[in-house]
Amino acid sequence: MANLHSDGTAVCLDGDVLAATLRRQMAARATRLRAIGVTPKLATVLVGDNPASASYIARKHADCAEIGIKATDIRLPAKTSQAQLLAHVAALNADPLVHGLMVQLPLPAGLDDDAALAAVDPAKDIDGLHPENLGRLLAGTPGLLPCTPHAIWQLLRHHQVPLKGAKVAIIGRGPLVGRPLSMLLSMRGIDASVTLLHSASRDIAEATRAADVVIAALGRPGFVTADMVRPGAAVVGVGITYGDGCSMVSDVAEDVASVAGHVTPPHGSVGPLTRAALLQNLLEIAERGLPG
Ligand SMILES: Nc1nc2c(c(=O)[nH]1)N[C@@H](CN(C=O)c1ccc(C(=O)N[C@@H](CCC(=O)O)C(=O)O)cc1)CN2
Repeated sequence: MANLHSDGTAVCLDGDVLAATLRRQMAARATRLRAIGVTPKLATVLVGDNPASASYIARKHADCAEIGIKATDIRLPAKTSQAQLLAHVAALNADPLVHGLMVQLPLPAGLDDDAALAAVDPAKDIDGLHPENLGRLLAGTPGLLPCTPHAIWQLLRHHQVPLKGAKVAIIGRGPLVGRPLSMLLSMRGIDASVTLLHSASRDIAEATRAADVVIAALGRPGFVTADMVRPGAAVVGVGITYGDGCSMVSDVAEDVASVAGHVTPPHGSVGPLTRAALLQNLLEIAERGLPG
């Protein structure tokens, strides 16, 4: 998969530009919906004051404003009980004007992430993380796709990184990214051959060196280094960690760009596309039942 620039540096897997294109496409879909009297509406629930979560929520609402999606931003104090949180989710499930909702993770200590995901009506589950939607992914039947895995697939497809029969090494088996991504990329039609690596895997570097595509979703700054990458491979950094000041550090070290064929920048890649995938799910729900 040699796809280097002529100067030997990797092609940038820029998600910012693709996300802007997807937002323009979604704005056209939202306009069509409003023209027939359907105002697409998102609801987000944020518990506590985690600054990174607050920043992601703010970005999701800014995307909605740009696209023409109505949005309601529910903020609950960190001391909210599980029962109170589930009552808010139940009210949004029952609200006929809300097409899709999501509870921002991680929840503060004492609240159960899995219970919150399972409380969302699967038909309004824009995160694609309800057990019913994850089960559909496992079964290979159509459903709402989890956002970060969908984002990574769209990023690779847009940059024409071949996946059919390709060896893909995913590092990290978390429920938001690694595990569902392994299911998605190995699905019939995408047909990648996936190795899922995690903290108990014996020789991670050996597996990544054998891979055509390496996806790092573990949240360890600079974990994937140049010596772990086959020349010409595509490398996607999902995890970002906040370093000194406001800097963001990717799971992929800078020296990887000198070896890889394609590589993501430290930010402006999977994150913006994750937000786009969330709103793609929302519009899909709002369009359900419409003719053609
Ligand atoms: N309910 C969910 N919670 C969380 C999810 C999720 O998919 N559903 N994923 C992550 C956070 N996340 C989405 O919610 C998310 C992370 C990052 C970004 C993003 O835009 N990142 C930007 C940088 C943003 C910054 O400056 O801080 C980038 O990568 O360039 C969007 C969404 C955990 N929780």
